[in-house]
Amino acid sequence: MEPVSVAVSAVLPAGGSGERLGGATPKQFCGLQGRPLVSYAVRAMERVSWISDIIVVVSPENIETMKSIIEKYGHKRVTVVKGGVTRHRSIFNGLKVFAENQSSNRLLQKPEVVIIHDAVRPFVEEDILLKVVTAAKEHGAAGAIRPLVSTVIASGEDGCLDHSLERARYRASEMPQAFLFDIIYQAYQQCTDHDLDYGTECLHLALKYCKTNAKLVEGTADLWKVTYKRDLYAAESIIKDNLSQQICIITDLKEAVAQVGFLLHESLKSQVKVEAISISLSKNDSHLQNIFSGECYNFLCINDKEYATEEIQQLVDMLEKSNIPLLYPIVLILVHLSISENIFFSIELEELTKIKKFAREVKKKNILVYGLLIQCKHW
Ligand SMILES: Nc1ccn([C@@H]2O[C@H](COP(=O)(O)OP(=O)(O)OP(=O)(O)O)[C@@H](O)[C@H]2O)c(=O)n1
Ligand SMILES: O=C(CO)[C@H](O)[C@H](O)COP(=O)(O)O
Repeated sequence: MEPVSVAVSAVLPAGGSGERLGGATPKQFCGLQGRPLVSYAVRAMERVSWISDIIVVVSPENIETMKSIIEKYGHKRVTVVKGGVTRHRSIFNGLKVFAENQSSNRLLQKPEVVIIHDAVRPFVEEDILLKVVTAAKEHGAAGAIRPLVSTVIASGEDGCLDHSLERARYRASEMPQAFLFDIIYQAYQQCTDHDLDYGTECLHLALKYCKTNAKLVEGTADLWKVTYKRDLYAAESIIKDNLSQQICIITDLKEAVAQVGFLLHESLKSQVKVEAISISLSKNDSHLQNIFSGECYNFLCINDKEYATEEIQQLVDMLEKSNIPLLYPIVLILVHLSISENIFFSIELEELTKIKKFAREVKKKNILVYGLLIQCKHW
């Protein structure tokens, strides 16, 4: 992906009460696979290296909750800001922190481009963020759109149809949106109370107060906003589906083993998201920690060592120490390569019995261990 040449930061409004979803917990703090919804959106932003600061705006009573989420999930580059009574007021509070540099704990630079993204839209990818940022740099404002699924109609005072819009000409405005910071900030400064209390569209503010016609960028279907209870179930299904679509291949530093890892990576990458790493498990590897916190649940661990149980035990220990919620089964496939001219496997029968016993034990923790022995006679 092309590097971004401007300073970019993001504001995530997360200060709502989730009335339409119902329940005591505002939707952004509802757990999906054990992790709060807001944490998915923060993580999506955090994974993008060219986003400098992430402002999460929450209601005053949820500031401590948000801070503990940041701590628990190890979020970086995040500042928590007090929200307002409406979404626009919350976003304005988030922007003010950059403009007035009023954050008490960190020095925040005013970005050239600011992304605004609802904290309840967890599936935002780098690709669409890059598109809206690039378009905002050129046009002053940009936002993701989707085709309408229903026709928009207006009712008259008598409750009967007044008129109907031609669906093909209209789009649903989604998020993310991006703006030249000065444009959106000036727009918010000029807003009336009516705008701040009843408005629902940031792009409209840029048009109304700064005469900026936003560029509209076609977004993907999973940018939708979690609004009703059914959306939580849909989001959870997507998360589960994504989890089953990624695998991490771990090899040690030995060339022959790393080579097998590389070949596997090449053959699997068209079907699933594969991360292949070559490390020494005895060291506390930060790359592996990052993969754990990215919530990868499938691991293929290749080695040619005689004592494979130690290796797998180290991996399980590291997994347990990480914050990955073990609500979803972790699959660990241990591939033992026997690279010798000898027809016998280098792994001993006793070691295999140990692995089986170990697999039975960790199954209780929702970690499924499988073993595969491969004899490579003519390496
Ligand atoms: N005072 C508010 C209201 C909303 N939001 C945020 O704006 C985003 C989109 O708003 P919406 O889906 O309307 O959230 P809620 O206001 O919480 O939902 P509802 O309208 O059903 O109460 C959410 O991330 C929400 O937390 C905010 O930061 N501050
Ligand atoms: O789609 C959007 C921007 O265009 C916003 O997410 C939407 O307007 C939020 O509005 P509401 O708080 O009324 O759900």
